[in-house]
Amino acid sequence: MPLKVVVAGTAAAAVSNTIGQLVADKVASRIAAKDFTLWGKEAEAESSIRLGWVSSAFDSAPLVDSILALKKEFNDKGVNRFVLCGMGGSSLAPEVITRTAGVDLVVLDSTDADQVGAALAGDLAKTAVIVSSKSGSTVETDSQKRIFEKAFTDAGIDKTDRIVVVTDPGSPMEAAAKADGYRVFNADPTVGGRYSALTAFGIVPSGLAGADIAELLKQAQEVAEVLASDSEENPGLILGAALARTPGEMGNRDKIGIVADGTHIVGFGDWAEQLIAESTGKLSKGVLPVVLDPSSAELHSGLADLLAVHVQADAKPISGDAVSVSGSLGAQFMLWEYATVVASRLIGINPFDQPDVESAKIAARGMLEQRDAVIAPMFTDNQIEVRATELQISGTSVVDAVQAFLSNLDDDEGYVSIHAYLDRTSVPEAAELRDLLANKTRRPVTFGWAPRFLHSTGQYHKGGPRQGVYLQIISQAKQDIAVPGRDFSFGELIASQAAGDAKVLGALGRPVLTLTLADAKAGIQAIKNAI
Ligand SMILES: O=P(O)(O)OC[C@H]1O[C@H](O)[C@H](O)[C@@H](O)[C@@H]1O
Repeated sequence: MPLKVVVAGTAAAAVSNTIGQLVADKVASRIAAKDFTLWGKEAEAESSIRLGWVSSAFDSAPLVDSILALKKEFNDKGVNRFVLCGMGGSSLAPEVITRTAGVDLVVLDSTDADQVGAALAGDLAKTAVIVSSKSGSTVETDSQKRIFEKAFTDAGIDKTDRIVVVTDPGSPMEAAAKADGYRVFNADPTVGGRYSALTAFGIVPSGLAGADIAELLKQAQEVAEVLASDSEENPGLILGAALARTPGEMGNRDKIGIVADGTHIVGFGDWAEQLIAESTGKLSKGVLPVVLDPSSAELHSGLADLLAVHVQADAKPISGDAVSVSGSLGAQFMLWEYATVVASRLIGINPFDQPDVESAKIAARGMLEQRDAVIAPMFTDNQIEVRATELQISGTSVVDAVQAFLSNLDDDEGYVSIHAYLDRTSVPEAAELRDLLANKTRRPVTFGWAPRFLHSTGQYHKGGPRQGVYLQIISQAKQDIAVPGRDFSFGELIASQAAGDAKVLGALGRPVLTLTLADAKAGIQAIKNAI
């Protein structure tokens, strides 16, 4: 399956205006040679230790045999259910790889107590857990690890036999895992989380679950040469130029619709949105990724600030100002990583840091420490508690709250972002709010399960241009679960994460409407009715 990028309309014009300079500057071959000077002096401290992904497809090849040997060892013992605990870059790629391959992997990237409970409820006798964290200090992943350690021990199963740790050498998790006797796969420390699809973070869980990881690496190896070429035909340069420079009516189009349009890849947009949002969304600049399908309202609303990129089976020209892309999954991981760092150079951004993610983590820790000081709701309607940050609401109904919220949305540049602090396995219908709001507002709408999005698009929402309005939806878990060895529960942790993020967004002058549901299903229906 050849790697193709086809550009049309103003996207094509933008590429032809930009690509000559990219070729003259030898940007592609310099990326391939890990030249860390491409993003300016200030980025160098980070870029000099973050370009390992360029050769991951080759560097990871020696890991394949040991992953497959471990898979066989598990399967021979009757262990064939795999759970991945990890956030952001440590879980988004394995989710796409395994869903595309059609193999089962339970991805636990949440602190929602119901979702944690659902992952624990599987047959533990047949379960192995992969705990993945690059830094080894992510609170969600540590909490998930603790609960599975307890569950295995309570079930009389040797936890060291069933838990596999993927982390960077020297991380706190590595030291603890080695002391505890766990199997550890070390990842390449010169690759940042969102670029780590083809490192141990992508291939250990995917390979254990049964995806063909040798083939995945081969697909990526096959495009290394074309992506490294200083040529106007280089698909990485073409896509990067289109992402950064396609003009709209008010400057360049700064929102990218990633449209699943007949591709064999399942859920690609969820992986790509972390890459694009966390890499470009900072210093009030950036490109907002919006995950769409061909029927999404955004593609039929004549939006002057959105560029549609269709991911297809075989890229064909699309009428209007659009881009179409096709290729194998391994090839597209590499393509979008190249394109993102090329776009970042054009935008003038360091693509390897995420300065605003930390602020939400600090605020969440602060909230956890003062968890008794719960802020009272402005009012309660229909068993939904309503709180507002940087937002005036007149009236006392959910309808009034939604109206006030949407009145803050700018018609030309604004976007709506839904943050669902819910169990995505039991209330999947919450995601339908996205289409509903897109139809109503005729503006781009992003949807993120939380806290997962905090490690993905969360960077953009706080660090990117001040254009968004943010709808937080929270629900009380049916049964809260204590985090073993900690003085907080999963329910308290997720509530603190939501409150912390609202506080940080509010401090940046970004409006937040928080709806806390007594019952998730009834509450979602009530919000739909209000919209
Ligand atoms: O793999 P970890 O160190 O646990 O990090 C998981 C995620 O955490 C942070 O929020 C970063 O912003 C993400 O880029 C990263 O993927």
